[in-house]
Amino acid sequence: MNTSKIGFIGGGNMASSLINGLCQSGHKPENIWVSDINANVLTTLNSSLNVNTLTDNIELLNNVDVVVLAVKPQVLKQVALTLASALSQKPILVISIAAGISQASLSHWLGESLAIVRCMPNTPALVLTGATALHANSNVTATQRDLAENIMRAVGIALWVEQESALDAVTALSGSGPAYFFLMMEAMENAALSFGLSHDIARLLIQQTALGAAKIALESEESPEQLRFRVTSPGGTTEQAIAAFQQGGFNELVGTALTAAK
Ligand SMILES: NC(=O)C1=CN([C@@H]2O[C@H](COP(=O)(O)OP(=O)(O)OC[C@H]3O[C@@H](n4cnc5c(N)ncnc54)[C@H](OP(=O)(O)O)[C@@H]3O)[C@@H](O)[C@H]2O)C=CC1
Ligand SMILES: O=C(O)[C@@H]1CCC=N1
Repeated sequence: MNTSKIGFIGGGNMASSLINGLCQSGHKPENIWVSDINANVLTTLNSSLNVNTLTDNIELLNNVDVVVLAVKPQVLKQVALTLASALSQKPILVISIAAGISQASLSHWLGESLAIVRCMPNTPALVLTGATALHANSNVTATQRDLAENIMRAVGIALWVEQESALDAVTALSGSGPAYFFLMMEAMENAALSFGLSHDIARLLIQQTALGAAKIALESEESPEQLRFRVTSPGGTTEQAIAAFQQGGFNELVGTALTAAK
């Protein structure tokens, strides 16, 4: 069990998914610290999980062994600049989960000699099914790599990428990816309602189908294409749907969407 004291600056959607996941995986709430400017966020985290909460980001640094920067990319520069002096006194590992903010910018704002891990998690961390890619700068020690990896591995799978640029692709793929599947579920639900199925029945069937498809894809040796063929009886119903998707440019649309995210 990881006994490190972990701090989160920003306790919003992604951080709360990670914090919930860490607590479920056995990380002690008294070893988790969260600071946020939003009092409601802190109240919710404190009352539901009993983690330590505070509004002062510098005070948070004084209490922890590793800090996760979990504010929006748009405010990260401003937040990072206010942390630099305290981090020069106490140079702990910094983990940034911010999309699109480079190692170079983070080092420039926080301190060039600081150990920084950039990573891209996703919200299924909430249910211990997260997918995270990590990238370390050259100041990160082997022990710090293990620390970052253990935090992310506690809430799902974690893998290292050697090229920092891969994180942009990962962001478009698994960082944003849960939303793509939810969009698909929304669209399927709307179609099901138009067929006259009840909301409850439609939603449950879609959820179980998504879970089943993901489980088969994970457990099978076959490619998604081969698995698709197993559902698509020649001359059958699925073939009609797949043809409609393809005529609508589904594959190209997915490529365009992921490129937009990247
Ligand atoms: N959501 C996701 O699925 C994923 C998000 N990420 C990354 O995670 C980061 C956070 O995203 P997300 O959780 O969605 O965003 P949220 O807006 O939900 O969370 C950010 C939190 O930080 C708070 N905050 C703003 N300024 C400060 C400050 N100066 N000090 C402390 N807290 C502050 C915000 O308060 P307020 O709302 O009042 O501004 C908010 O509660 C982003 O950088 C994003 O790129 C990465 C992977 C997936
Ligand atoms: O939408 C975003 O910018 C963040 C990063 C990946 C998922 N959510």
